[in-house]
Amino acid sequence: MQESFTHWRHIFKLDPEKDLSDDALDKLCRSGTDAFVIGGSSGITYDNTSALLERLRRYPVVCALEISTDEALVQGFDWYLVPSVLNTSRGEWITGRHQQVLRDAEPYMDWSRVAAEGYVILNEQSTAAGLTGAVTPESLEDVLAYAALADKLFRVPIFYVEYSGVFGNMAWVRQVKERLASARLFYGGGIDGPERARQAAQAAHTIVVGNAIYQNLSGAIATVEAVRRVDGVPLSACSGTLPFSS
Ligand SMILES: CC(C)=CCC/C(C)=C/CC/C(C)=C/CC/C(C)=C/CC/C(C)=C/CC/C(C)=C/CC/C(C)=C/COP(=O)(O)OP(=O)(O)O
Ligand SMILES: O=P(O)(O)OC[C@@H](O)CO
Ligand SMILES: [Mg+2]
Repeated sequence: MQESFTHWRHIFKLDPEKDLSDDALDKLCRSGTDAFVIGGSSGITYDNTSALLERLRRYPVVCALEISTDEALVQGFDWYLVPSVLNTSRGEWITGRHQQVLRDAEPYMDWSRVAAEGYVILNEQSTAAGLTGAVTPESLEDVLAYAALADKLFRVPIFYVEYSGVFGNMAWVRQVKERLASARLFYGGGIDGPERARQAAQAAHTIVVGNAIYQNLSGAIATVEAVRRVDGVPLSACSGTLPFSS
């Protein structure tokens, strides 16, 4: 288990709107992943978010909230990840909603547990693209320019290449990583088993597995070991979420 997002290699992203049995959650929490992120682009409420956090808190796992709505600002997470969509012209998704939340919340916040994510959404069919009006870049050069904007100009700690729902172009992802100076590259989209996890883990700093949890649980769980193999670290040697008794 890696406490800080600067060391996460593998993340499970849980959607609080979707059903997840206790048995499935138990397997995920014992998988050895580095962290759980609760998030989604629709159907996120205070109640479903806090209920899922409560279930996760039965395990010694790192939990982050990826904020997508001001209605679900639940306290008690280890980390708060704040997305800002770079490839939209709709200001509300870049800084607008954020500024509105900060008008009330800022005096009470612990900024040491908050990290900004510069998002580039590359699947134009995704709910997130539709919601935010993201315009999908057509060339690698366009994506690299967004990466430079996030990393070198705004100096956000996380640059997120988001293909939510489809497996992306790993050659692009690899080249983005090579150009980043200090931001950590999160990649998410279409990782449904060990082979894609291996490819994505070679290309990005951190890989995010979402939909596979609900569509192919055993494939999703196998992505953790695939990442450890890329790193040459056997799962049994990880200080992950494994070493606790049932
Ligand atoms: C009380 C308390 C706990 C206070 C601290 C909270 C805190 C740290 C506040 C910080 C203030 C702040 C700046 C808040 C942000 C406010 C906000 C609502 C911002 C908007 C964020 C945003 C751009 C949302 C758009 C949707 C989006 C990009 C979500 C990211 C996650 C994502 C893309 C998930 C994928 O969704 P999914 O449904 O799985 O996939 P599909 O699209 O394929 O369906
Ligand atoms: O759901 P998938 O396609 O795995 O994508 C993961 C994550 O990047 C979604 O925000
Ligand atoms: Mg999802």
